[in-house]
Amino acid sequence: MPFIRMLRRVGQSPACVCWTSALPVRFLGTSPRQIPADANFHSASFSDTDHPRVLITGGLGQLGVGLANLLRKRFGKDSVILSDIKKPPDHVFHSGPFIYSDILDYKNLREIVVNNRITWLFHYSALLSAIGEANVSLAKAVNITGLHNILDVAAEHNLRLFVPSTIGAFGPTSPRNPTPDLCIQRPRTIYGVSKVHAELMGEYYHYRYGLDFRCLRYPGIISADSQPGGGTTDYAVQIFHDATKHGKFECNLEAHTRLPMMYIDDCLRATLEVMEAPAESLSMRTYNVSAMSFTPEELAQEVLKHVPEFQITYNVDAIRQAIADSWPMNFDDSNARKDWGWKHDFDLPELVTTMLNFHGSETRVAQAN
Ligand SMILES: NC(=O)C1=CN([C@@H]2O[C@H](COP(=O)(O)OP(=O)(O)OC[C@H]3O[C@@H](n4cnc5c(N)ncnc54)[C@H](O)[C@@H]3O)[C@@H](O)[C@H]2O)C=CC1
Ligand SMILES: CC(=O)[C@H](N)C(=O)O
Repeated sequence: MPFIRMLRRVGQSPACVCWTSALPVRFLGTSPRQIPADANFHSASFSDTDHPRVLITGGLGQLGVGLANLLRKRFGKDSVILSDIKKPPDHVFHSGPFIYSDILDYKNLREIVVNNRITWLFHYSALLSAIGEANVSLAKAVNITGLHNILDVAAEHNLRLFVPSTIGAFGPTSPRNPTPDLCIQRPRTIYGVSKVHAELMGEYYHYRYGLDFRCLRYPGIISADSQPGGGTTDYAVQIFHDATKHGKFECNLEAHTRLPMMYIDDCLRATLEVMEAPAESLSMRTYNVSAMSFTPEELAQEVLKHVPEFQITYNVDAIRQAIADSWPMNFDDSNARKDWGWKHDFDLPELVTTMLNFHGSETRVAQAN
């Protein structure tokens, strides 16, 4: 009986049992795209947690390749498929399975999930804050329509779904110092609006269809070997390239703009940890995660300790500055720490040492060749 299975799945988490089991049965007989719940046979007999088969969308951006590397170490190279609409560089193509996937093409998504018996989906495709403001209609398509496709395919095939949200899901009327998990969210970018939508839709699908939706609100993520994709926090990545190559950096945010930030290793570990957390430990489905918080001036001071000739100048981008001024200054992630044991490893000094070591050794290699 399809709806009996649906009720059982819906009952996975204590938080959603009461609400959904009170629904009339006719609401529970079909999944979001009118596929009978029996269609979930693709993944029903496999152990999702012990040995997931993973798909990462938007995997060629700043974060996806690092996530694939981490997950491949844990679950095996062939268990993790990276996908994007861009052509992968050689080293990525040869490091494990890669597939073309446009999240706006629902049939293509479904085919990939079915043919590869995917059980976990990490949905990284998005247009970030600054680039989203420059192209609102594409941001609406990718971040909102694309998300709808992802939610439907995940619900139909009983996937565990991770969707990242962001500090950008808050706005000028949110408390900014600190910003708790639950507070006013009225962002003023299409990026932020689409991420609040993703949080709410994911939680709705969790309560309505039993979707195992998990979401972290990331701070600005800082990585050494991948480029940021057009965000407001990009300066905190670029500064390390410029400090090691040129000894100077022109910053597009004001000196005193404080934003929450995180080193990529912490971000990816948090992502894996929340995906592996037992469902009963999750009192919420969307968590803030945090590590450090700094201003461009404070970051420059830390860089100066290692690169004594380093100089920072400011040429403020009005759009990015307005966005940054509406975002959290400090993120309260106490619920993540309490519920599933989140703990960051990198504070500002470790971040700066790690980034400069990486770029310094790259520059030395380039000079030697
Ligand atoms: N990097 C950061 O500081 C933060 C990132 N996040 C979130 O993490 C996720 C990953 O972020 P990044 O890797 O930095 O993003 P990114 O902008 O570097 O990469 C996004 C990827 O999505 C792909 N994409 C665009 N349209 C697509 C489509 N139609 N179908 C499939 N793929 C498509 C792009 O080709 C690109 O490779 C995003 O959802 C982002 O919102 C959240 C907070 C901070
Ligand atoms: C914090 C983010 O979501 C991203 N890095 C951006 O600046 O848009």
